[in-house]
Amino acid sequence: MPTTTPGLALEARNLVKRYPQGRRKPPVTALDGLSFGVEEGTVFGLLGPNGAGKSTTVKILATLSAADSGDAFVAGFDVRGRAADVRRSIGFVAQKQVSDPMDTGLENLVLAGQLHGMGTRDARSRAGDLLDRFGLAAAARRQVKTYSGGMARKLDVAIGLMHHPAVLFLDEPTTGLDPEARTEMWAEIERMAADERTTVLLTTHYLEEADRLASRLAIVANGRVVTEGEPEELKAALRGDAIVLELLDAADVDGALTLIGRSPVFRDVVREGRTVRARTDEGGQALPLALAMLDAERLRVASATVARPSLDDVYLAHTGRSFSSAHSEGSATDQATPTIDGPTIDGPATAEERAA
Ligand SMILES: Nc1ncnc2c1ncn2[C@@H]1O[C@H](COP(=O)(O)OP(=O)(O)OP(=O)(O)O)[C@@H](O)[C@H]1O
Repeated sequence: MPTTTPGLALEARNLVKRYPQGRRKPPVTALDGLSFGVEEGTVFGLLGPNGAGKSTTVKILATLSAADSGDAFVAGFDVRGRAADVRRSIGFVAQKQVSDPMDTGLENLVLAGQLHGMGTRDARSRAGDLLDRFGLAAAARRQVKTYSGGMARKLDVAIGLMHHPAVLFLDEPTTGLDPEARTEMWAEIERMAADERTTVLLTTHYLEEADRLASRLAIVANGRVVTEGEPEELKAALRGDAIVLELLDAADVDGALTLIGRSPVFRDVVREGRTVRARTDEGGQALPLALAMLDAERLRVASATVARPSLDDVYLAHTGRSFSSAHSEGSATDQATPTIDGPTIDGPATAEERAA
């Protein structure tokens, strides 16, 4: 019998999952040997383009789906043989609101506790603690339909925590919230993870969120983990700086892309709308060179910046596309940027395409 690695609250080992697509089509490979481990009491971020396999991974870990092969453990339990124990050990905060809008916040929490087998007294006491913790005490006896988006989202997280789960799955906890509510939610999640020693698996469409909350993160592409580490470590592993050149005229962007891409000084050269991004060893020296090259071809620049590597650069280096372009609108496949000398991932952008 396989066993989990000591000290890990979540572990995925070589997970493979294929979805059948009917008789004439080959199956979609959603997970292609995906592995990662999450230490107890930490926040771990799972990032990746649409269709990379994040939801499939979370579903397998939460026992909502079974892998074709590989092993997965949650709170020390094998998801295959100990599904009931896994379910007792986890809280799951999905993107969709789970609270009943016609009930009060308190009623929602108490019901969630009772569903997990808590007695009414315990459930009320725990609900009171969580309402305090999430700044919802004053609204405890109001129907949830009167809550703001941020308040309703906090209540959802509190519902997921009612039964003191060892592991909390947070699927895009701040999507749809305004910046203020988002910042507030981040503070609550940080505090919650520290106070309760809850292990959190966070999937998010906001790099800033992963950067702020996750002590480690994994970037998933084509059903595999393509890189994993602490955000700062991942950034430091990228040599050099990023330069970003915004062209005055959209018609000049292709020319600039070719010019910069041809120079050995620059690498990972990509187009993003009206801008060209590239990596280079010494940004301060390379930027004047890039400007001189563009000027010689009469390609006019509206703005030019040098920046230390960001998490977006890490994402770009490992997936061949920038996070913002992959997540701004529609699917990542639609948003893929042409890359010169850049991508580290071979083949099509999604498992779906690969199987096609
Ligand atoms: N039930 C299903 N039947 C067929 N294919 C599926 C099913 N669920 C997922 N897939 C496919 O498996 C691949 C991985 O999907 P998954 O939802 O895990 O990705 P994701 O990283 O969570 O994407 P997103 O960010 O869009 O939620 C995709 O190609 C997807 O189309």
